[in-house]
Amino acid sequence: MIKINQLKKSYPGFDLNVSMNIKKGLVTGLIGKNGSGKSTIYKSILDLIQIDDGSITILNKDKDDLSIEDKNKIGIVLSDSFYSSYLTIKDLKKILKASYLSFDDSYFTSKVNLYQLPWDKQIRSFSFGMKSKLKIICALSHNAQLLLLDEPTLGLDVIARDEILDLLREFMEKDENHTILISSHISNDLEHLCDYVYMIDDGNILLEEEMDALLSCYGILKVDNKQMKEMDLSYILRKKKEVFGYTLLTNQKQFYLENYPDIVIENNNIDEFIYMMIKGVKV
Ligand SMILES: Nc1ncnc2c1ncn2[C@@H]1O[C@H](COP(=O)(O)OP(=O)(O)OP(=O)(O)O)[C@@H](O)[C@H]1O
Repeated sequence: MIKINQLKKSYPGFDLNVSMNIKKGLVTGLIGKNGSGKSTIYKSILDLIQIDDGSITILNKDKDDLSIEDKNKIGIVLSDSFYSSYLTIKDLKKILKASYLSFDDSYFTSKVNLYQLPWDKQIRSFSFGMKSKLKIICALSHNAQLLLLDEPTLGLDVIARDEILDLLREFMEKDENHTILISSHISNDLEHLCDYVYMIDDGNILLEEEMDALLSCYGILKVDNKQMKEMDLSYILRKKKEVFGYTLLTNQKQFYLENYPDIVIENNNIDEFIYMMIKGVKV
């Protein structure tokens, strides 16, 4: 659905250099801490900034060759932009109707009513959560095939986050070709939604993996110095020195469970994997 080949973009003190393949029918997550380059990737895909090098194809076309019909197939949520905050939802609906050939009035109306968003108040008076829901509803209301969502759950409480994730699941269930690229620095959000994940740090992809493999095959091991000396490190991706010995990241948890029953393998989460990929040393 989207192929990013050797995309390069530099700002003073920051160099982005990534290749990604966003597959049709899947939810792909982009996880990275603040300033890691997530928004720069979205802006590059959407042609909002000039890239320094590389190529990006969307819907099998170069990003510069997309037609109006192609653009209609893309739903967008950007973290730092939206329609004018002086508009009401009533105004917004008129704009969306005029902008998108395939605007789905009844979907838009039903979701605005479901989330009890006021039709006649200016958007600037909305809470953060209300604005976030409205952004997603807009992105979903013109029968898009592809959703590009940059931090759509940023700053939301757990309930509002779940409501947004539900809307996204509903979108994926509607059509097997539906595709999402979603970024977040809260890996918990992505854990339950994504099929595939890219971890980015300081402008580079640190790790890409199927979510199932990440959850079932990756693990964090805690070993003392003696265990470290004696063990097979073939499947260790990163090590980090600790007071007690070492913390290790593996992508073959089962191997260590079977061969080293004495080693502690912690119940872990994706945040710890990211932490180890960033702070750990390659083995
Ligand atoms: N227009 C710009 N001019 C100069 N530097 C920029 C510009 N836009 C982004 N940067 C820098 O590029 C780096 C990556 O920024 P980017 O917004 O892509 O990160 P991010 O992962 O989306 O972060 P966040 O989660 O905080 O939104 C940062 O160091 C940022 O300061």
